[in-house]
Amino acid sequence: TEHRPFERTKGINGLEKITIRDRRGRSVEVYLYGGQVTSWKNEKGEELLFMSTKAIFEPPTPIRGGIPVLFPQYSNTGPLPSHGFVRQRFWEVDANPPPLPSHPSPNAHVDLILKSSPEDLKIWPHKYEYRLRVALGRGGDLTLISRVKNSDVKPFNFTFALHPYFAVSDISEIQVEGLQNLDYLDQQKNRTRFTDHEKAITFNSQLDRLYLSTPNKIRIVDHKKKKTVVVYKKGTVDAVVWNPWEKKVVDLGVEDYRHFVAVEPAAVAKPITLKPGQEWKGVLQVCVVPSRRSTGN
Ligand SMILES: O=P(O)(O)OC[C@H]1O[C@H](O)[C@H](O)[C@@H](O)[C@@H]1O
Repeated sequence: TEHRPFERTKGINGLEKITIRDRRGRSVEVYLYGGQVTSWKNEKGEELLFMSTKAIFEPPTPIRGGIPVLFPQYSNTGPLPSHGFVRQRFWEVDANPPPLPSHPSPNAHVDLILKSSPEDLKIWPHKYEYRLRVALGRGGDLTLISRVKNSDVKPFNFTFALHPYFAVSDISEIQVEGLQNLDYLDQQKNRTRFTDHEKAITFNSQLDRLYLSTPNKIRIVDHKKKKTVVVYKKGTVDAVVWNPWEKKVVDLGVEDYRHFVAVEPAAVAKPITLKPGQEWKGVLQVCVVPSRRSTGN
């Protein structure tokens, strides 16, 4: 197999970004700021992720779009700033990542690493190493492999989510499938617990739910595009589904909410515990396929 090296260039406001491409012209961009994927294009050059028309590429503001990494705290579920701090840190390219035996080296990929800094240890006193592999698979799928290692002498807990903003034709034309009959915490109602009895999630106002103990596969069916985004996750039992609708978000254009949905692999209800030296691995794999005529299971 041919190994394709990544490109390292300056992106918006001079922030460094990595671009990986495969031989069919698909590409993925990752900013070192946040270790954040900001673009994923198919062989036709179509963008599959959403980026806010008002995104601010200026640290310490988090970038509104793509795939933010939320660690070591999801949302306001603990004492840290909301969604933790690694989306506001400068990651580095990891030239020598430990092998990933169950994921044979894809031809286009990059490995990033973030370690606890002395300043971060003041707000979260746990030494860790977060390794992130971003890869384009043979079928054009996008894979993010997260590995968090406890490099400290005492155990720690964390909560986590990857927050992909998936591009959709129109929020009114999509449905999210695979979460029926599950319990969720409604994040607009102080995380009150409900059971979802609908066949699929549709959107006609703000929605912010933390689904508990979900299957590994969730689908975003886009009726207008006739495409389905298949979200496959491993290592995280929960999933967040979010669209802000009319809610004011400063770095989001007024009509932007129409063009994305966030479906997030998450570990929130039961924080992940790591003993010294122990490592946790989480995988997010996404592909876009033509919608089937019947969208049932
Ligand atoms: O504005 P942010 O800090 O990036 O958070 C954006 C959103 O992230 C998640 O999807 C949460 O469930 C939402 O409650 C939150 O509004």
